[in-house]
Amino acid sequence: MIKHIGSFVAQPVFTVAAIRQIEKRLFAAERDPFAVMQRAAQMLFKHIAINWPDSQHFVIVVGGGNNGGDGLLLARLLKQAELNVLVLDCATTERRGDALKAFDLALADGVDIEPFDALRVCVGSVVVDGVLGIGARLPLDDVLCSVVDWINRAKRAGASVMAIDLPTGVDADTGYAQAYVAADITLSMVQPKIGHVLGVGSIASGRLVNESLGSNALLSAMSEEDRSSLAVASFSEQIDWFDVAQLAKHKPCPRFADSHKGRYGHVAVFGGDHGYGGAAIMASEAAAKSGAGTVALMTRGEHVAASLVRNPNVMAFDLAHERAMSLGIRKDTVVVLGPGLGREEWGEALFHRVMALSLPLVLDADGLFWLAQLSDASLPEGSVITPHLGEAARLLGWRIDDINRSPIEASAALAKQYACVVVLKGLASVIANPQGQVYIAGKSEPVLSKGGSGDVLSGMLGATLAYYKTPLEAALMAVSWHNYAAGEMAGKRGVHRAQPYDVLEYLD
Ligand SMILES: NC(=O)C1=CN([C@@H]2O[C@H](COP(=O)(O)OP(=O)(O)OC[C@H]3O[C@@H](n4cnc5c(N)ncnc54)[C@H](OP(=O)(O)O)[C@@H]3O)[C@@H](O)[C@H]2O)[C@@H](O)CC1
Ligand SMILES: Nc1ncnc2c1ncn2[C@@H]1O[C@H](COP(=O)(O)OP(=O)(O)O)[C@@H](O)[C@H]1O
Ligand SMILES: [K+]
Repeated sequence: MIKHIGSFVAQPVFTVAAIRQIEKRLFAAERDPFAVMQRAAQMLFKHIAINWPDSQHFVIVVGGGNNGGDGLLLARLLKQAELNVLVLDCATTERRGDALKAFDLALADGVDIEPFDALRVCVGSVVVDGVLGIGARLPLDDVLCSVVDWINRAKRAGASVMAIDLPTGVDADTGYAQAYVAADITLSMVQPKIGHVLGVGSIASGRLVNESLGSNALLSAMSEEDRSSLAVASFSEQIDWFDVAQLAKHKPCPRFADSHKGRYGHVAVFGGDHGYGGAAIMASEAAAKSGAGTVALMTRGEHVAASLVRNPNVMAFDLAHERAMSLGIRKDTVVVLGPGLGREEWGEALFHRVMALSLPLVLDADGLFWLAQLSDASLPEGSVITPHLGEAARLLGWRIDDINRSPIEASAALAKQYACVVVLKGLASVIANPQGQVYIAGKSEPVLSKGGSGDVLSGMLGATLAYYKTPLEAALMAVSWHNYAAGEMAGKRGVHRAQPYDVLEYLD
């Protein structure tokens, strides 16, 4: 499916259910399953030595499960290296199995283990979160909330925080979190989880490092059929994370030396009711600067001059003009419908008029408002919709919080409902198609939290859709480039001064 851009920038992320299955196989392959936890501790020790070679004082906060077990074995290694280590124990249930074995070993080695006390002053320059990993039941109760708060306070007071496997409080399957540890580094065990790269989890994890503990070899030795039996999710065989940092090597719409403008397609942006001309102008500018061959802005007459002054390369048509449609539309047109469309009669009429053209659509903003009013809508083949959480909630009839808690299910449901590719926008965005393929792309870029960022994305997506023709690929490219360019822009111009359309200066 990913034909043009190569799949090497995508890597699978897993659900807890899938990790548990890998775990079983990993244990079966070992003579002593406890060796896996010991390896985990060695990896933690290694990454501590790499990141904090001069630190002498460590506090390891542990829970009663295997996440705490990893922490206790790490404490033992730190003690053996003659470093100062204190374990704060917040387990509320009796330890069993490997976690108990780890506790006994740490105790036998003279590791200082004391009950967690929220009033205690942190004595470590590095705090390790070994409270909960993939076995967490959420939401956290008050006691665990105070543990999380204690770790975050230690960080604010200057300590560095390393999370074992997953920051405590983050839902491993969705990245959803209420109270959570904000880690500087997370050392993921076995394979990366969805919660590391999606939602609040993508921020809470800090810098993500994975240690496979032998599972890479195990996964690559598995047959295709066997791998798909891992049941990553009921609706999808594999969920991939798209590393936008790799994208610098791939332009959004690469150009060929022997090409002409017709190769890169035509984008027509419809929108810009009274007061909202900027949204449509930004979208058309974004389509042009992302590499579309030709771009037409189809809008109210009052916005035409503004667009021509700003972007003379974009044709601008007054929709009140009777020949506007025939002049602005070609047979290979990709339509961007929604930026500044408005919720008045003008927008409604335009929505229906454009839908009737049956051209591949990028449907965004108020285009999605009008779509939600239809009881039975089918979109032209090759279309993409780009809802944010609120728009997705309206389209599905879910609450916003439900979308937030289940972003992958929500995007998959929308992809089925409208038989199109969906971009559920967020800190990281979820891209899904009706065949059950799911990608996560992007990372937190607060510079994008400004009105107009979505309009720019929809224009970029118009250009990539005209170029690639395959909507999934087009969506991946546009979302990733939007996010990547935002990172570059924030670094060079600062998060306050930079405006949504400035992103377009960082596409090359
Ligand atoms: N996968 C692998 O191959 C490898 C995994 N490894 C490591 O194991 C970790 C998974 O370990 P895990 O399964 O023991 O789960 P974990 O996250 O420690 O939590 C379970 C414990 O916490 C408790 N508990 C849960 N929620 C709670 C709450 N809200 N409030 C209070 N208590 C709560 C729960 O209590 P219970 O349910 O028994 O009442 C139980 O005691 C994984 O993240 C990684 O670090 C590595 O060793 C290497 C190989
Ligand atoms: N903090 C953030 N981190 C990463 N991306 C963000 C952030 N805030 C917003 N975005 C992105 O910016 C865009 C905002 O879209 P939208 O909410 O439709 O904005 P608007 O309607 O104002 O144009 C989306 O692509 C979203 O993923
Ligand atoms: K943890």
